[in-house]
Amino acid sequence: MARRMMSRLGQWSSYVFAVDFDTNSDPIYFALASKQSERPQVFRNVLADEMCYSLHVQSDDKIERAKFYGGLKKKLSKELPPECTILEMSIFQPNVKDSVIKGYFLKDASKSSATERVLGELLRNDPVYVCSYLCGGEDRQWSQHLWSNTEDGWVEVLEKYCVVPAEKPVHHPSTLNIINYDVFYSFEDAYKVLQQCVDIIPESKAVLELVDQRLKSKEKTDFPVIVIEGLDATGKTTLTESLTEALGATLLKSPPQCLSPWRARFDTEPPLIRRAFYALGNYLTAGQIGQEARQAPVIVDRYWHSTAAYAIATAVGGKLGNLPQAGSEVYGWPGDLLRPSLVLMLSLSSQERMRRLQVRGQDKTMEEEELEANHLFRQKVEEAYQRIEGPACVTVDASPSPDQVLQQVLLLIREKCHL
Ligand SMILES: Nc1ncnc2c1ncn2[C@@H]1O[C@H](COP(=O)(O)OP(=O)(O)OP(=O)(O)O)[C@@H](O)[C@H]1O
Ligand SMILES: Nc1ccn([C@@H]2O[C@H](COP(=O)(O)O)[C@@H](O)[C@H]2O)c(=O)n1
Repeated sequence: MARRMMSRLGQWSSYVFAVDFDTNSDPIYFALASKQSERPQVFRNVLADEMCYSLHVQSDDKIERAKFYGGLKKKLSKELPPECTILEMSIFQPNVKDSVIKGYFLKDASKSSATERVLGELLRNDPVYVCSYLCGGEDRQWSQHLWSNTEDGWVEVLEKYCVVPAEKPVHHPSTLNIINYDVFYSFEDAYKVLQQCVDIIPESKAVLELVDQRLKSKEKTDFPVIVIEGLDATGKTTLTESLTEALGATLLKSPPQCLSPWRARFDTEPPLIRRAFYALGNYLTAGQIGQEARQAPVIVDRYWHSTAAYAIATAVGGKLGNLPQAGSEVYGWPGDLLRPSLVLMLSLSSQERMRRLQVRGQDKTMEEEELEANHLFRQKVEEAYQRIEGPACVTVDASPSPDQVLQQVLLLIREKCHL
């Protein structure tokens, strides 16, 4: 019954479907209608003679949805014929926060019955909606067919709708669910996620126990707190170590050392859970900062900027222009997290960063395509870093020699923190 209620066109009339056919272009947006539109252009240029399907998760539980969505991609990649392309799809209410339901769109060039068999199995056993798409008639119009399970094990078409073009929304759909899915703006919101994971991820209990014992930090510290941020291999470790020595400071990191035993475990989890883990890491580090900054200046290797910038850049699909505008609330600082005195972001050209990575023995075997996708991702991380406020970061040119970078940073610290 619930499925029937959800599937009615009335329920979906305010929703738009977005399919990412190509990360360098806008998604294709379409909606459902009872009658065809006069502009039935949807899919015409991107689909040849292929069968198409879509799947999306049906569950009211955020954790279950996140876990299932992550696992679904792996399952589909393993079980579907290799000629089947799996694309990301979102169903959302244009410009309405927290309205996104994630799914996948399949382009199947296999011409075999294997895909329908796999999807039928999924429909029977998992919390998913499955639809197929057909193009027919003289004017080659697309229609969507919602599948349903019958008692004797067959799949039937429950409802059929016309696929009509939809306007490009002001906000890219991937920006609508950032708050409390990818970025957490209070201790409580991040804590709640791990609390809800205790039964499915037993390690959450140990993390929560550590977090429960965290030191509480005051809003103001006696000595300055300087955070060093930047992409990997921009020189954070090199600089934080020399800076600590030069200033007689204490060096801290986020996530803190005490979370190391669980970091790799949470890195395998979907963004909702992984990001909640890193968010809690910042609160643990904040407790240590509060303690240490009573006696000496504190240098911190990565903190909130890293947590938010990486999360936003990963969540936002496609082009740099899809990032939320500067000034958006997603770039705000959590009200209950200790604010540092100064945040410096080390910036490097991608060529020099790649050179340093290669000297360190990484990224040698990356394919061109992967490098390109990485380039776009890193551009988004740097842009997000620069848009985060409260405090905003100051960009430092990290290309000179280690000693020149240190001298440049010492000058900045003296100027901004009067050290
Ligand atoms: N100013 C510099 N000029 C040239 N090489 C540098 C400079 N700073 C650091 N390096 C070298 O670049 C590599 C990366 O530096 P480092 O490990 O300090 O970066 P990182 O930002 O801490 O990296 P990650 O985040 O991946 O741990 C190292 O091999 C280091 O010796
Ligand atoms: N405060 C932090 C620190 C790190 N992260 C996440 O970890 C990754 C980078 O860490 P490295 O140790 O490899 O430099 C990156 O994916 C960040 O998402 C974080 O979220 N918050």
